Amino acid sequence: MQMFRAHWLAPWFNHPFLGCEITPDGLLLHLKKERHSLAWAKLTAPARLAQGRRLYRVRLYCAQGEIELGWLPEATAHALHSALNLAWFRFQATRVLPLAESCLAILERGYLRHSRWQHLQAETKKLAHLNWSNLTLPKGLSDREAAAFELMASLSRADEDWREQCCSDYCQQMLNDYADLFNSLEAHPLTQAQRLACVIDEDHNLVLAGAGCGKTSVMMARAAFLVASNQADPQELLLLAFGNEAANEMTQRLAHCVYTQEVQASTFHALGLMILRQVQDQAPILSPLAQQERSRLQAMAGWLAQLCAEDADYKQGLDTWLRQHRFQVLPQPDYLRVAREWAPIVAALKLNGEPDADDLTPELNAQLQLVLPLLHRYQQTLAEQEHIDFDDMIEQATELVRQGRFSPPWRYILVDEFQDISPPRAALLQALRDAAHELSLFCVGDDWQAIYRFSGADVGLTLNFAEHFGATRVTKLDKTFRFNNQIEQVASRFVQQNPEQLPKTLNTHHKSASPNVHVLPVAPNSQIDAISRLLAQIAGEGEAASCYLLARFRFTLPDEAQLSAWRKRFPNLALHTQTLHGAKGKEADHVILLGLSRGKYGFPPEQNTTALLDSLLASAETFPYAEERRLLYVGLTRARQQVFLLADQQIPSSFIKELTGGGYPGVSKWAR
Ligand SMILES: Nc1ncnc2c1ncn2[C@@H]1O[C@H](COP(=O)(O)OP(=O)(O)OP(=O)(O)O)[C@@H](O)[C@H]1O
Repeated sequence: MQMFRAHWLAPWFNHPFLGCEITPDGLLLHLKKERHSLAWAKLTAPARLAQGRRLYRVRLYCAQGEIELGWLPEATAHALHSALNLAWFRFQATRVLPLAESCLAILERGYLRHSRWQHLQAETKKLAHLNWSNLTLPKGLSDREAAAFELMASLSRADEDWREQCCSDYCQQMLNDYADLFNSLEAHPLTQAQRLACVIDEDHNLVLAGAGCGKTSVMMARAAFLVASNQADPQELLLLAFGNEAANEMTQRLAHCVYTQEVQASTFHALGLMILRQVQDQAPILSPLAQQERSRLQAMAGWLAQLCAEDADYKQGLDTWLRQHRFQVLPQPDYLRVAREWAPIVAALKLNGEPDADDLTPELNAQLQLVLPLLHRYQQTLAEQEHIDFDDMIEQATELVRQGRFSPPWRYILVDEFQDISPPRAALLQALRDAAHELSLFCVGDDWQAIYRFSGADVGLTLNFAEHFGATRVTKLDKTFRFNNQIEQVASRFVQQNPEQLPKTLNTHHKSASPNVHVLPVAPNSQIDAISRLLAQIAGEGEAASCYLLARFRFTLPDEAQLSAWRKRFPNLALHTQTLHGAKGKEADHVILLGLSRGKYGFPPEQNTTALLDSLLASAETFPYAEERRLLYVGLTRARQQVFLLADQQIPSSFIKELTGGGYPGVSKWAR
C-alpha cells in the first residue's frame, strides 16, 4: 500500500497524524501512538483539500463530525486527495451503480407515471446520505460510474416540474414518431387533442368528452398505438364495454386494424365469467332468470301470486299499495305489471343491501316489506338451482382476483362509456389493477350521458375518479365531429339546465345555418303516418342515408313488419329502431324520436312509484328528471344531420314544452 506521509516535522510539533494508507476497506491512519481504521462507509462525503500557510490539510467528513489530516506537503496532499476521492467514489459506486440501473430501467419504461415516479424517488432516497451539491467527480472513474453518479445527482434534484417535463417530452416524442399512424388509423386524421389522449400513459387515465368527440375512436387508436409502439403485445390489452352489442362492435373495429386484430374486447359480464371459469373446477351456471328479462318478470309475477295466496297480510298490504298507486286490483292485480315496476328495486336491493328503515317514510317502508320477499325468493331460487346471476358473477370474480387466484394477463385495460360504471364493476377493475404489475387503466366517458343510475351506475365514480382510483391524468376533448352547431346548441343547453351537470363547451366540426332539431306535433294514432311522411321526405332527397327511430320504451317503437315495409319502400334508407338506452354510442344521419308525450310511459315517464328505487341508488339527484334529461341528450346527439321529435299533439311531453317555449333558437316547430 502506498503510504501518504505527513511532514517529518509533524511529530516534533506534537501533531498526532503521521501518515495514512488507502486500503480496499477504507483508510488506515497512522497516528503517533496507534493505528486507526476508517471504513469507507463511515465517510459521508468526498474529502476536501485545504491549503495552510505552508502545508496542506485534507478534511474528511464522517457522520460523527470532521477529521483533519494536517501537515501534508503539497505533492503528498494532492496525491492523497485524488487517491482518497477516487477510492471513495469507487466505493460509493458499488451502491450507486445498481440504483442508477434500477432508476434508468424505470425511466426507460416510457411515460413517468405517478407510481414510477414514487419508485424513482424511493430509489433516490436510498442515497440520501450523500450530499449531491458537493460532489465533483474525480478523474479515473469509469464512464459507467461517472454516468451513474450524474444520473443519481440529477434525480436527487428532480421535482414535480421535472416529472412533468419528462412526461411532456415522452408525449412529444411519441406524437412525432407515430404521426403517420395517427393520420391513417381512421378515415380521418386524429386531432392533436385525440392523439395526446392516446399517448398519455398515467397509472389511471380518464378521457372526458361530450357526445361525438371521438372517445371511442381514441380508445381504438390508443390500442393500436400501444401495440405499434411495442409497449404491449395484443394479448396484454383488454377493452371493456357494458353491452354485448358494444363489445361486438369493438371487436369488429379492432379486427380492421393490423395492430389490434388479436386484441380482446369483452363485456364486464363475459370478463367475470371468464375469471370464474378459469379459477373454478366447475364452471358456474348463469341462471335463465338473469339472462332473460321475460323469465325473470314471469317468475316474480308468480311469486307475487304465491305470496298473496299464502299470506293474507301480504295480500292486504299489496292491495293497499296498488290502490294508492292507482293500479287495478280487481278481479286480481296484474302481477306481471307489478313485477315490471319492482324488478329494478329487487335488483337494487340485492346490489346495495337493505336500507335503514329510519331513512324511509312509513309508506316506503311498507313497500319495502312487500318487495323484500321477492328478493328472498329470487335468491332462494338461485341457491336451490345452484345458479348465479350477473351481480354474483362480478362479485365472485372480484373476490377471486383479490385472493390472488386469478392473475390478470393484461397490462392495459381500456373501458368505454365509463360514466355508466357501477361500484361492483369499479371494484373488479380495482382488484385487477392491484393484482397485476403496472396495469394502467384508460377510461373514456361523458357525465352528460350517464343514463344507467336506475340500474346501479354511479356517475360519482367518473366525477371523482382520482379519489376512487388514485393518481389520474384527465384529458378533455372538446370538438364534436358527429353533429352540427345547431344540434349542439340545443342539446348542450338542454342538458345544462340541470345546474349539477358539469359545464362544458363543445365546438362542432360541422356548421349549419338553419335549425336542425324539428318538433312535429302528431295526433294520437297517427304516429306511423307521420313517420312515413318523414321517411318519404328524407328518402326523397335522393342520397343514401341512415335513419334511427328511437323511443324511451321499446313497446312504443314500430314493429318488425312495419319496419320491413318501410325498408322496401325506401331502399336508399338504412333504417333501425332502438331504445334510447340501446342507442348510446351509436349514430345515424337522421334521428326520429318517438313517444314524446306525458304520462306514465311518456318521456319523461311520469311514474310515482320510483321513490323506493331512488332511495336505494347512488348519488340522489335533486333536479327533476335529471337522468331522463340526459337520456334525451343522448337521443339528440345520435344524429349527424337532423333530429325529428314526434310530440303528442294533445299531451306533449314537458321536454317538448320546454324546447318549444322559447330559449332554444335551434328548435323549429313544424305545423303538420
Ligand atoms: N378526428 C376526427 N375527424 C373527423 N371525424 C372524427 C374524428 N374523430 C372522430 N370522428 C368521427 O366522429 C364520430 C363520433 O366518434 P365516436 O363515436 O368515437 O365519438 P364518441 O365520443 O364515442 O361519441 P358518443 O359519446 O356520443 O358515443 C364518428 O363518426 C367518428 O368517426
